[in-house]
Amino acid sequence: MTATTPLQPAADNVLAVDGVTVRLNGRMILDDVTFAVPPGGFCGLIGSNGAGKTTLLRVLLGLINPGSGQVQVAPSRERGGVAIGYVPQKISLDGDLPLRARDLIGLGLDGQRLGTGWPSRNRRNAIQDMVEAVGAARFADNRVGNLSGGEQQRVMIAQALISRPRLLLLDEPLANLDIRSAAEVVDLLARIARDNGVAIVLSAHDMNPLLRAMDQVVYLADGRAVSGTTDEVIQSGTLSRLYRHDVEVIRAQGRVLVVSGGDPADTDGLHHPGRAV
Ligand SMILES: Nc1ncnc2c1ncn2[C@@H]1O[C@H](COP(=O)(O)OP(=O)(O)OP(=O)(O)O)[C@@H](O)[C@H]1O
Repeated sequence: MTATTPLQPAADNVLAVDGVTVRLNGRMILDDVTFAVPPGGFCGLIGSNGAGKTTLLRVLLGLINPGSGQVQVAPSRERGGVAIGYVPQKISLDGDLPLRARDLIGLGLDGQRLGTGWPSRNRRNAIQDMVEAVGAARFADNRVGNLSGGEQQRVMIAQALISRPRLLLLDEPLANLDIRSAAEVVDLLARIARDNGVAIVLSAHDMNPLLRAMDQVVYLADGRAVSGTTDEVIQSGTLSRLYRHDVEVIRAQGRVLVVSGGDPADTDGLHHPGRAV
């Protein structure tokens, strides 16, 4: 079955995933995953190491064909534009790279062409608008390799958004950020979703930094998924059925902890089992 096909114009969702199953080298990696994200939706793809988050993102990007099921992505708003913006995991930019932050953002305009585009007023304006939209004005002329992790994330988000995709996928963008930088990136993404109607799917192993913004969760464990609102999914009963053993959801001081019956291995190392928040 085709991995990505255009949505019917009447459909409301930017992304619709229906019964996606993936086997790699004979192993079930994703098992009947179904969810949909509307315009402006902020969807957290939550799961521990090896749960299948990156594999699912690769399916959404059309890089892996599911064995069964299908993915529908709304087409780009503009002719020749891109439907999906993507911020990959583990960006590391060499300090010697002779590229300013604004140059890297501009490369996002050239994704469909070979080589960089010619400088033009439109191009410069588009880059400057994006620099301001992600709060990167202070460091836009710095070498990218000299930026902090949080600053680099802003630049990569700007690069992914400059071609105005309707769907933005981010693979563990908070992994190397401190609490404050993570909160700033999450607030930025929430604003982009709200103001521009961009649908966001963001993978993370810790849901806590996302609680302030995400309106939808796809929770993965061993390739199986439950999806719904945060309140629907992050519940002891729902997650116990997903994990196929008893887990408890504890809420304390605005944070969520998913705890298994004492053996840390039972939770796949998730959310520091048994430890106080
Ligand atoms: N080509 C492959 N062949 C067999 N197994 C694979 C292949 N690619 C990935 N896997 C397995 O699929 C599972 C899911 O991997 P994936 O990278 O999607 O997890 P993840 O949730 O993104 O994990 P992490 O948080 O560690 O990045 C892992 O157990 C991984 O070893």
